[in-house]
Amino acid sequence: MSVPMSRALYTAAQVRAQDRHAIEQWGVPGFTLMQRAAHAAFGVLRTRWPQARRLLLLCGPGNNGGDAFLLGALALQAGFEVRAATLSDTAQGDALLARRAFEDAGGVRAGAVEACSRERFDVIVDGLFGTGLSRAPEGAAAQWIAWANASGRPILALDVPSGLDADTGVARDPCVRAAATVTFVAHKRGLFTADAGDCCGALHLDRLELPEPTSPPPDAELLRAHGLPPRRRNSHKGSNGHVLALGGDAGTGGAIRLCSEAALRAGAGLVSVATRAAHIGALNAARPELMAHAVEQQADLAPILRQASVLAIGPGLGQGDWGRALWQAALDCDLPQVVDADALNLLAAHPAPLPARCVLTPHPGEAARLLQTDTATIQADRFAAVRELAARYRAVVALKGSGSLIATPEGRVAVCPWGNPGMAAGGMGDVLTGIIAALLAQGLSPWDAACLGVGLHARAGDHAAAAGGERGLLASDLFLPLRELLNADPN
Ligand SMILES: NC(=O)C1=CN([C@@H]2O[C@H](COP(=O)(O)OP(=O)(O)OC[C@H]3O[C@@H](n4cnc5c(N)ncnc54)[C@H](O)[C@@H]3O)[C@@H](O)[C@H]2O)[C@@H](O)CC1
Ligand SMILES: [K+]
Repeated sequence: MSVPMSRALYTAAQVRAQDRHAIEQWGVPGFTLMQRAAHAAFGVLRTRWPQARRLLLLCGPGNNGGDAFLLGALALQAGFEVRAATLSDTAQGDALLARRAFEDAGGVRAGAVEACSRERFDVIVDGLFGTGLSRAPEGAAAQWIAWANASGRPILALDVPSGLDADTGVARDPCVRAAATVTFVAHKRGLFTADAGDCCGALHLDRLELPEPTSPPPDAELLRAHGLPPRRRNSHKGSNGHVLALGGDAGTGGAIRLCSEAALRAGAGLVSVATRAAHIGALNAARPELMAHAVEQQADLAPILRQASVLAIGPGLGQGDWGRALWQAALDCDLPQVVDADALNLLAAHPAPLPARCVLTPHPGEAARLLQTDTATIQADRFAAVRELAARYRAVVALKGSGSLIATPEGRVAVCPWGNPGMAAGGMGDVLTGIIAALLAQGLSPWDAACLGVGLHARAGDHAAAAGGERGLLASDLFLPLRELLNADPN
């Protein structure tokens, strides 16, 4: 896998290995790296808060605290007022040198934030814990984090917001909620999924002048923002695939409508819908470009299946006899398909080999059912969960949620850095299913269709939210920005 550095994501252990490599193989002293980290972070602080003059440093016992002390020394030299709250006096090695550099620059240490809190600070610098976090912050560290979060002052986190697990993106309780995070050497994968979006604020990467590592390969990669290249002028509707969307049991006709309309908006040449007879009139009236077929029994489906090149199955499918019959027909045919919602629940209840070229799109609850576990276990390590799903079901899997992840059975993982909480609303998943199906129908591989589809869906959600806010965002609001993003310059 060749991934440009800024998109490469690493585990904390991999980043530590890069630090060690720089120190041992390239002879860059650890203290020099710490100085570079402090310079980078101070630069971000000055750019973001040009009026700031008074800083409070929260300094932990390790090198993350060392970064904060050196930032404090730089700030003192630049005429700032700086106080440092230190968690313990047990600093060693580079962290101890950093603390001495801070004191030599005239820095004042304060024992407790309570003492400091009577003063006004412009920015709080979080140097409590970085990649060395080993458990939930407790005692004084926990109190300081809670105090800093409630202080109303902006927090600049060094490397990782203290309390956030750099591997999983899970926030321990408590966890710093930063306005900005400057991360060093390489992106840690946990800065992009699960709770990270609530804790990191604006994310900056500084490589500390280290060259791009050539090995080991990154653990995961960030999605790229792109659309599809222009179509050949000499195209016709048959060149762009035929999606068949299956679902919409009694009472859930809206789900299959959203899915099938999304497939049209994502460029499928033709889109058919196989649904309950009761929904046909409404579908035809609302979106005449769809070819809506009433399917009440499995025999109705065979001629429609023969026309399709890709299936989108699950939205509103239900798990009754009707839904089960459609799901069985989908399993029996050899078409590429996007499997979502109740089709995933049926798969979880009755595991079966999937046709080749499938994409599964579970949310954490569906993922838990597919892996016979609970949602908390999925969310505790989303990277492990998506890899396990893809390996077990031999399919590309998109695990939805804040920081959606896409995995292949071989363990390749991509992370979506876009999306917003306005998208935590009914119908959004149905739209994603339709988009990915349309991309499969236009000839993309399951991996490419899932990556592009998840990225387009999240970016369309961000565009729609930027236009009118997150609350009240509708799944159908994504259609217009989706179309623009899909047709934007692919580079
Ligand atoms: N040479 C290097 O390795 C570099 C490291 N850098 C910084 O160093 C950090 C990693 O430093 P360390 O490995 O020293 O680790 P940290 O500074 O992240 O923290 C480790 C220390 O915190 C303690 N600790 C962990 N969790 C705790 C908890 N919940 N409550 C109380 N104590 C806890 C550990 O026992 C250990 O003493 C990076 O995140 C980065 O900020 C940067 O200076 C760049 C260069
Ligand atoms: K930190």
